[in-house]
Amino acid sequence: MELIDTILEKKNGVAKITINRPEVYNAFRAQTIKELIWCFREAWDDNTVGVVILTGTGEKAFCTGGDQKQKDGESGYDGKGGLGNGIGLEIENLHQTIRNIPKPVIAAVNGYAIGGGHVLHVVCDLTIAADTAKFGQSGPKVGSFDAGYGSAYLARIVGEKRAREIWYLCEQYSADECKEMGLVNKVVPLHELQQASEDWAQKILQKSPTAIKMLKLSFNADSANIQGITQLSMANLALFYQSNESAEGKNAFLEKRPVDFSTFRS
Ligand SMILES: CC(C)(COP(=O)(O)OP(=O)(O)OC[C@H]1O[C@@H](n2cnc3c(N)ncnc32)[C@H](O)[C@@H]1OP(=O)(O)O)[C@@H](O)C(=O)NCCC(=O)NCCSC(=O)c1cc(O)c2ccccc2c1O
Repeated sequence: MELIDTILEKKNGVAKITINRPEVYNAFRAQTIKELIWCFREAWDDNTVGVVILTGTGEKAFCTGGDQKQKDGESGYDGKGGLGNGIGLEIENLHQTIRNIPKPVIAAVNGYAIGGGHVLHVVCDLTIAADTAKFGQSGPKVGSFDAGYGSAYLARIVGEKRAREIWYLCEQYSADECKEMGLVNKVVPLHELQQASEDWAQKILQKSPTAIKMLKLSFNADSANIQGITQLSMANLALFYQSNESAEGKNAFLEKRPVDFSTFRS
């Protein structure tokens, strides 16, 4: 596959996957998600690879979620439905691939991890963050939601009250605050991030790959029911993206104006 939005590098047992759209703070479109799934499968298929690192290009952002400039009111994102369950993005497939690949995935968060970009680090096995990184959900601000792994699995990590706070208030949290919540494993200066992630990958590579694989599958089994919740959530999201309410969130972001959801209360 020709990679346009992502970079895949393999070295010393580690596959490093980089989201490479810095002009939109590494927001993803349908093409990006297709490439990410392909990259993870490449890493899965390659017996020389034992650990995957997921990161973003530049110093500003890890990933800021769905590309709001490529979202239209009728079909969600630019993929025109299909495998994206109507939202035009195979995001559900990507989350499942990150969970199912039997090798640890480390998110190296180099800046903003917002919206669908935040959910990406949530579904990774481990998160190492730059001290400059900022984390948060923004769906309710821009007319979107992730009622699957992004909420139910997040609640398992940080607890119900915190998860509700993160989603209902849509505030941003520092790397240190996230470490305090158990949402981030380690915080390092930005210039040490890639090395710190590589160091952890090398430590994992010294361990029994079968033991690591069984542990990952076991951790996953306990939260596997969330996959069903995700399917339900994505089907609902496809319908929500056709609404004026969702369009108001997206348009306010693109027009750089305050959002007004007041007429949609029910
Ligand atoms: C991340 C920010 C808080 C940064 O703010 P800052 O002021 O520092 O920078 P700018 O706002 O000026 O951004 C710089 C530049 O990047 C463009 N950009 C940033 N993010 C996006 C984006 N997501 N899409 C498109 N473009 C983006 C921005 O427009 C600027 O370019 P200019 O050319 O205009 O100068 C701030 O940028 C921010 O809040 N970004 C939006 C974050 C967001 O709301 N993301 C989408 C949430 S919804 C989502 O991600 C989502 C996706 C899914 O696929 C889902 C699937 C299933 C369920 C749920 C999903 C979901 O919730």
